[in-house]
Amino acid sequence: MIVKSIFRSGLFAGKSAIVTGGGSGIGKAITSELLYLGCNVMIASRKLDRLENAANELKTITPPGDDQPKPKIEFMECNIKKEEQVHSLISNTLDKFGKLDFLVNNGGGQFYSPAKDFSLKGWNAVIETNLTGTFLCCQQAFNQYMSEHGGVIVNMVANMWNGWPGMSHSGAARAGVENITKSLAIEWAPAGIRINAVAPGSTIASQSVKDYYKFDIMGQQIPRVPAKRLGTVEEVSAAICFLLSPAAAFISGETIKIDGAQSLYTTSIPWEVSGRYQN
Ligand SMILES: CCCCCCCCC/C=C/C(=O)SCCNC(=O)CCNC(=O)[C@H](O)C(C)(C)COP(=O)(O)OP(=O)(O)OC[C@H]1O[C@@H](n2cnc3c(N)ncnc32)[C@H](O)[C@@H]1OP(=O)(O)O
Ligand SMILES: NC(=O)C1=CN([C@@H]2O[C@H](COP(=O)(O)OP(=O)(O)OC[C@H]3O[C@@H](n4cnc5c(N)ncnc54)[C@H](OP(=O)(O)O)[C@@H]3O)[C@@H](O)[C@H]2O)C=CC1
Repeated sequence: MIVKSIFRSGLFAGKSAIVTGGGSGIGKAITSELLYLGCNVMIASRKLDRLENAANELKTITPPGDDQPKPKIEFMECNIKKEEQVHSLISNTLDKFGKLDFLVNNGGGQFYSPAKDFSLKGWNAVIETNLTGTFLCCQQAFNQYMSEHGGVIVNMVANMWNGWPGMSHSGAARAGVENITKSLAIEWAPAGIRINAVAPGSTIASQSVKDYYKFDIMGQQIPRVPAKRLGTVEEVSAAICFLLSPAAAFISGETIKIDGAQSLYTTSIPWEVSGRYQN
């Protein structure tokens, strides 16, 4: 993996980060950029083999320059839905790196379904993954370390600003994450913590999206994006590194959209609503 970053080499030297879902897609791009900037990174998610492969690939990344210390990458299994596993994620990271400066809550996902067809189990799985999981990571990071030392958190949301038909469980969860981002920005400001979110459009052509959404969901969206192109995982990573950096020192409780103005221009689905309810 070749890392390109517009940020100064060594910007995050000696810092420590957790990236949930750091073994794939956007999370892997964030992890690689953080390593390039000198930050030690713990990646965590459900699939250990995916994490191990990513860690083996990314461990060769070194900040340019002879005087830069080589950052470390560690990985561990953690289902963010499970409080005890999140507790272990934070405590193990502190054992490995001695500190936790940054938390990137990137882990998440959903499945497409008309609302009428959700089982309660399916609804709960998506709420627990995206909303509860993100909250648990924030809470454990605060309680175990950041309450005493400060830190920076970035949460992941999505283009759900006008609803998210077909993904209404995820839209509700992400809207919840946007709101706790604001609440915690206020509650935790006295502890020296900043917390923000990023909202990629449904246009980031990560490998998972290509694998999971079998139809050409990405290609169909290009005419609906004013920038007339898809976004990249690196463009999401750059926005997250900006929010983590001192350049964003007075930004908290904010959500940055990364969507080429898609959400201002059109809806979050690439098809028309039919005249009559059929499905
Ligand atoms: C509008 C679009 C335009 C726009 C489309 C453009 C999309 C791009 C924008 C977004 C991109 C991304 O988010 S990229 C990331 C994409 N990748 C993903 O989302 C990964 C796919 N999903 C998952 O990993 C998971 O299923 C996830 C949803 C997170 C929940 O995981 P869990 O392990 O907690 O739960 P599971 O055991 O898998 O499933 C629990 C229950 O959920 C339900 N369930 C799970 N998968 C299901 C499925 N495919 N269809 C129906 N129901 C399902 C079942 O009831 C399951 O119970 P049982 O029946 O008993 O099993
Ligand atoms: N690509 C896009 O266009 C958009 C993506 N997003 C969001 O950005 C994030 C990254 O997406 P992307 O890189 O595209 O897709 P990926 O599927 O590659 O990333 C999702 C990551 O989340 C991890 N994850 C899922 N559930 C859990 C869980 N319960 N506990 C811990 N980790 C979990 C997965 O790892 P594992 O399977 O090993 O657990 C995976 O690494 C997701 O939250 C996604 O919903 C939002 C808007 C648009």
